[in-house]
Amino acid sequence: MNWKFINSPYLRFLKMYINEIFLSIQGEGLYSGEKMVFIRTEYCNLRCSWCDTKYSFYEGKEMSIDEIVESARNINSGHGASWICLTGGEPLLQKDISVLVDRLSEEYNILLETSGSLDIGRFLPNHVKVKKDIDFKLPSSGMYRKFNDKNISYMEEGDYIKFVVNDLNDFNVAMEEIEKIGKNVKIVVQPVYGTDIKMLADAFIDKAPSNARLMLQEHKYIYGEIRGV
Ligand SMILES: C[S@@+](CC[C@H](N)C(=O)[O-])C[C@H]1O[C@@H](n2cnc3c(N)ncnc32)[C@H](O)[C@@H]1O
Ligand SMILES: Nc1nc2[nH]cc(C(=O)O)c2c(=O)[nH]1
Ligand code: SF4
Ligand SMILES: [Mg+2]
Repeated sequence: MNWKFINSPYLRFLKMYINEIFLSIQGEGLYSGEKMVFIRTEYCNLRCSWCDTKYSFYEGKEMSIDEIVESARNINSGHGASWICLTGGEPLLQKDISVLVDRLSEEYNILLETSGSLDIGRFLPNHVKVKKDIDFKLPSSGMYRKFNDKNISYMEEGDYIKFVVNDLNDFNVAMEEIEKIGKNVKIVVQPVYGTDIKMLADAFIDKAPSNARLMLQEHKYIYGEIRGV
């Protein structure tokens, strides 16, 4: 996207479906603790059994790219967050996501949360502008084997793969998949909220490789299981 276009009046006419926009502390993954504006898109192509944002499947409103940028700016006014987290639902399903990324990357660092099921290079050709949190869905999600292997080839410094684990079977499958992926990729193992974290911590100490870290969903320990935080 060239500079003239991303600053053009046409951004008023490009629409996306947005579920919610809010300011919070990143609670997941390698950028945990960073103050971020979250932009959550509507729709998802998967249906993970334990998904904590099922409300994003159907609830949303149409907003132009100008309105999204303006809304993020207003929410962040006086707070100085330097990051935007694009999440959902599945952000890659929005047809103009690359235009939004071009526009936001003029002002912010961007973290993309994606399910790993869609070809990132195809849906977001300008993905080099974002840090990527790419999920690898495990058996308990009901979405196992949806991972698109091409996504590994798009990974760069600062990107990571996240395995959300609900039980020991998920954990063991994760260990096998991590071994296949190799040592050069950063890995986050994240327990499903409410599951037995001590058991998973013991298993992690026992078996996890050095490129993996176990991380909890911080925002739920701060605020509980409510939306928009
Ligand atoms: C709601 S999803 C949205 C982005 C994208 N659809 C994905 O799955 O990565 C954001 C992150 O929350 C994780 N997640 C969803 N429900 C969870 C739960 N109950 N416990 C732990 N992590 C969860 C997902 O696995 C994903 O890493
Ligand atoms: N604080 C906070 N951190 C998050 N990291 C990933 C989130 C998500 O729902 O994608 C999320 C969220 O909803 N809130
Ligand atoms: S892919 Fe993400 S948003 Fe979609 S159902 Fe799974 S966790 Fe929820
Ligand atoms: Mg993700």
